[in-house]
Amino acid sequence: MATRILRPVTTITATVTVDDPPTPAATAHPGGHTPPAPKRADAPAVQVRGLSRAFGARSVIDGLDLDIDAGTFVALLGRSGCGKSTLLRVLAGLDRDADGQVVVPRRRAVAFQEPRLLPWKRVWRNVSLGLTGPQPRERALAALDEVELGHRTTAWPLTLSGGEAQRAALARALVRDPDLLLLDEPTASLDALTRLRMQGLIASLWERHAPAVVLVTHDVDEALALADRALVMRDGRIHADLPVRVPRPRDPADPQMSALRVHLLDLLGVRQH
Ligand SMILES: Nc1ncnc2c1ncn2[C@@H]1O[C@H](COP(=O)(O)OP(=O)(O)OP(=O)(O)O)[C@@H](O)[C@H]1O
Repeated sequence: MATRILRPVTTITATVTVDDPPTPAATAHPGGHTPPAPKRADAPAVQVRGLSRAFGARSVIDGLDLDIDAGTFVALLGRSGCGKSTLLRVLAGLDRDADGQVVVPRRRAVAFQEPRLLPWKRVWRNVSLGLTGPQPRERALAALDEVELGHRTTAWPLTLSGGEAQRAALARALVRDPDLLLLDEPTASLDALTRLRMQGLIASLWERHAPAVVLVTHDVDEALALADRALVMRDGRIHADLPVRVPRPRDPADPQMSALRVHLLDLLGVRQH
């Protein structure tokens, strides 16, 4: 394949070449639904080749390959410490000490388990922080509306509930109109009901805005409710890639979902009795 640099693409490591990413429309979608149309037809897929990352002598990512089509929702699972957040940080461009080839869309946004809001800035200012382009305030307010925080735009972050703060963090990611949305356990610290609400919100935002999503989660049910593919990381690589071919909205009681759950738990090394 001819090597060329694609404009909307960021290549994270300095020494690598950029190949043509797969055309989104050319790849059959694994889910039983029609995926949302990517916002930009030229939005590239994520391509990772031979990615390695070590901390001192300890190798955490070791020759990892990964492709994600535009608009695809991927859940990333694996045992604690297997390198999920490290991979997410590399994809986000927050860790530049990895080796290998990484191609990601230039427009990408991250939300972490802790919302990381600046306490001295009002909610809408947290969302608009660093925004370029016209009408940052209006765009921040619209994003806050979308995450159902229209009534808390001028609040101070410390007065928000955990779920509200998480939604503010999601608005901050969303307002950047990302082609790639990276979510690191965004529901892990929420109570069960708030978590379900947040999952519903993530699903509807994905359907409306159509970014590719990488969601790091320990929650098998969350992965199966939301994702087109459930990836299991082990030994520094993608050990398993499980397509979730169940139409949305998904019923956890659907026998297909139960079978996938057993399979995924098995891949994670959790035996059920
Ligand atoms: N900056 C760092 N310096 C040294 N070691 C690190 C650093 N960041 C991560 N590690 C180590 O790399 C390994 C992978 O960490 P990472 O946070 O990616 O795991 P994870 O799969 O996301 O774990 P968890 O599910 O518990 O959040 C861990 O052993 C961690 O201690």
